[in-house]
Amino acid sequence: MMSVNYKIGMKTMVVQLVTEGKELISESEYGTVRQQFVNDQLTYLTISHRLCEAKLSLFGGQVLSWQPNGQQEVFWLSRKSAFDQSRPIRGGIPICWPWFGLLVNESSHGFARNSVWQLSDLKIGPDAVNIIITLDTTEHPKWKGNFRLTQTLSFSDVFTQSMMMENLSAQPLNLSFALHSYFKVSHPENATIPALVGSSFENKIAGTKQIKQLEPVNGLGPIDNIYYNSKSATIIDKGWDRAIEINKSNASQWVLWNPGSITASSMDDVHQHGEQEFVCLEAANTQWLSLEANGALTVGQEIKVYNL
Ligand SMILES: O=P(O)(O)OC[C@H]1O[C@H](O)[C@H](O)[C@@H](O)[C@@H]1O
Repeated sequence: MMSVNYKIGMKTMVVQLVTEGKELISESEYGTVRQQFVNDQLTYLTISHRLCEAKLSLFGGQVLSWQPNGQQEVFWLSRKSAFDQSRPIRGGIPICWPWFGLLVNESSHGFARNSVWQLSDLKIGPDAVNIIITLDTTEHPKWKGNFRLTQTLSFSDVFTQSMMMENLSAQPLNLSFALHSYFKVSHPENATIPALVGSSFENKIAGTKQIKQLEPVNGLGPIDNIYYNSKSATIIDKGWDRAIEINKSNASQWVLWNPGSITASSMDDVHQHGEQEFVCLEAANTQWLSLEANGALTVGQEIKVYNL
């Protein structure tokens, strides 16, 4: 039987990797965190708390699910996603870091979503399950300089995610990023985002820049827009009479993406008609930033859902 070491605070826990079922990692009177075996390449943490249920994959450092009590699931996850570490998981909140989009000869959206993160801290309290996971980079062949990402997650009736990047090198580091959230909706056409009206944006599909969003906008694909807007946004889902409010910090853009049915049918990790079930609204900074030597930067988002 294989085992993995989980470093939780000062303690290192040895957890047996089981070939089926779930292994208990931590429990309190308020909830449990278990390691769930998906296959021999992937396990994830399942969180069960008096206020919510959630799932977190250490591969990608990726939240896959969060369902506050009394609500439907908040994040979409593709049933055809590769769950074998060969490629990023399609759904939840992929971490696009340390770059957003395509770099010549490099994979799309950086390497954080393809990397295995370490569990650094886990607490089950009366109000939330709080988890810290980290990713320390070694010299990447095409990336200058080391950095550490510390992702602090709080699962409760509200979800919060904070990402701190520390530049561990003696030179400035460039970065761009997105918290690429796939929000589950009744249908992308029903999901409007009033906060984007009035913003200027770039349409990546048409290749046009500096357009002003004058009309109400929804998530119906194909759509791939970068909005220059640093404020909070709410997805109003008229089909489910539900609002998803996202309060972001230190992210100067929103990326709104849905592939639409033609592109989605050519994507082998999107289940049939899956694109009709989500809207990606990404707290992002798609332009290069420079992080000074030994400097740190923190970005984040807080997500609440409520009935309309
Ligand atoms: O297929 P992926 O690499 O996960 O990228 C999915 C999408 O992510 C973002 O939203 C980009 O703006 C899109 O251009 C891209 O197609």
